[in-house]
Amino acid sequence: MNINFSKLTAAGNDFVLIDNRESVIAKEDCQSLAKKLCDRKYSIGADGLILLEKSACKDFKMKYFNSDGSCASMCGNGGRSIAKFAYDLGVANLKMVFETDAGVINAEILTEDRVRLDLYAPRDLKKDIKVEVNGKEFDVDFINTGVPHAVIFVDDIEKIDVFGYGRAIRSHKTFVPAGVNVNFVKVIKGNTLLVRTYERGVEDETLACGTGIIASGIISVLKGFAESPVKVIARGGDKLLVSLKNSKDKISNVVLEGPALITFKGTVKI
Ligand SMILES: N[C@@H](CCC[C@H](N)C(=O)O)C(=O)O
Repeated sequence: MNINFSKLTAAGNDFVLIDNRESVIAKEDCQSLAKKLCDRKYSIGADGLILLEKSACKDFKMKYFNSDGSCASMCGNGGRSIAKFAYDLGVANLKMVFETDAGVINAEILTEDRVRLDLYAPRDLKKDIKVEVNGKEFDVDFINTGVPHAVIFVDDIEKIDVFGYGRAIRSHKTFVPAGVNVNFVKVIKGNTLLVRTYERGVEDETLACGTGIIASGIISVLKGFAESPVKVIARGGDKLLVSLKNSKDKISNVVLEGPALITFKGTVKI
């Protein structure tokens, strides 16, 4: 069967998007299809597969699969991408509301290449967890911004071994069985963060991770390292904005703003 897809990039985190409102892709085939289509050597290539599905009460529902086939409840860069994809398809207006497995999101297409997401509240905040990997102790903060994230502040963001330490922390006994995405953060002048993320499910550093950037923004505000709105520069150089309200570690009104672009469209045999 031939199926239409769009390829999108959101700050260098890239995705294959498919309109699955008619359930052309069966539930049981999604994980193997994600693995197949995300392969950069034998297929389209991407960090994840995103399906736009019917919703009973909102404009649509987003289903997310990592490039290794694992399912995730949410993706921040994917959320901006599906908003752009839905608008391009004519499924939604400039302002829209959609479901994810993590919660309901309000989205707005701000310009040709910029999208804003208004998110649900994060959960499971745990500060200052000591984690030892490869003979080095890290001070880790944990928060679930739709998916689980570890946030670690570092001095030398260029030198840190994101792959080595990220991979070890991702599967550390503290975070079993689900694992975590691991964000290394450097606070620089101008209320700005540099963030590098080891992504669970891609099992490598990606050029940006939206939910990781939100987690890094929230923890930076909670620790007094930055003020909302926080500017973030992703690994690929793209600029994002995270804003939130904080009252005694109770976080609300979380917003992520950043780029999302359709890079090409095509047809693939599945
Ligand atoms: N790239 C995403 C996060 C996707 C899910 C993540 N890899 C997980 O399995 O938790 C983002 O932009 O948020």
